[in-house]
Amino acid sequence: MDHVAGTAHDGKRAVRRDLLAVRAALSDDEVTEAAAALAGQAMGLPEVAAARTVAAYVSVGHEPGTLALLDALRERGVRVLLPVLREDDDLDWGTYEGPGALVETERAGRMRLREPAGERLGREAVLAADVVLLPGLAVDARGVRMGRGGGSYDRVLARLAAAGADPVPVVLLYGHEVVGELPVEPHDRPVRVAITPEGVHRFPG
Ligand SMILES: Nc1nc2c(c(=O)[nH]1)N(C=O)[C@@H](CNc1ccc(C(=O)N[C@@H](CCC(=O)O)C(=O)O)cc1)CN2
Ligand SMILES: Nc1ncnc2c1ncn2[C@@H]1O[C@H](COP(=O)(O)OP(=O)(O)OP(=O)(O)O)[C@@H](O)[C@H]1O
Repeated sequence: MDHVAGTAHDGKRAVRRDLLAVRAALSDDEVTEAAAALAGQAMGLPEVAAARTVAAYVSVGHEPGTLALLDALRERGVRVLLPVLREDDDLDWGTYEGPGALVETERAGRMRLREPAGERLGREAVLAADVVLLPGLAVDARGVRMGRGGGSYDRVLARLAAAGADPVPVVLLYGHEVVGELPVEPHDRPVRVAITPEGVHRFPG
């Protein structure tokens, strides 16, 4: 990564663009195979195996696929929470009731998301999670995570900390997205684990 010069905010934009270009170039087969491997790695994580409630999300496009993982969790009797993006970029939550209970949503200038169709549980629902699975574009050796820039998960992590909740934050990535050093801003909060199709990385945070 040679984009860490300049302000952290400008640095992030350049890194994001490069990372998204690599994802865009993945083949459909690569995306499908990675999703199956990711589900296996995630289900093998002790914190996930012990969890009763997991906050997750529905992958879209070339994100590391989560649908196989969502169904595996649900089959094991885990309560799975899914985010619903609010107008202010904060996150509300609903329960995963299976692939048939997801709706595709679209907001101006934003990628299409798949969100739970049922009851909204409120922003605080995430406080019940034992593990929070986060989307991201990269993570560095300190556990500093880069997202798409909405700041939604920065707010979730801040909310958890403010409430004294201590679920394990786990980012789901492709292997090449675990990097040496990312630009960091004061509101960024580190994750403790990254899962890729190839394996698990643990960070000091
Ligand atoms: N699958 C999935 N669900 C998710 C997220 C995610 O990253 N992936 N989120 C993660 O927070 C939340 C939604 N936040 C989002 C933030 C930005 C964009 C988005 O479309 N960003 C544009 C760039 C927009 C800009 O530059 O202003 C893009 O990525 O092309 C979408 C969702 C909750 N649900
Ligand atoms: N705790 C917070 N409360 C309110 N707004 C916040 C908070 N943390 C971050 N933000 C806002 O979110 C914006 C985007 O942050 P950043 O670029 O770090 O997003 P990101 O971590 O890449 O995205 P995401 O968390 O959605 O994956 C910040 O510029 C800031 O305005």
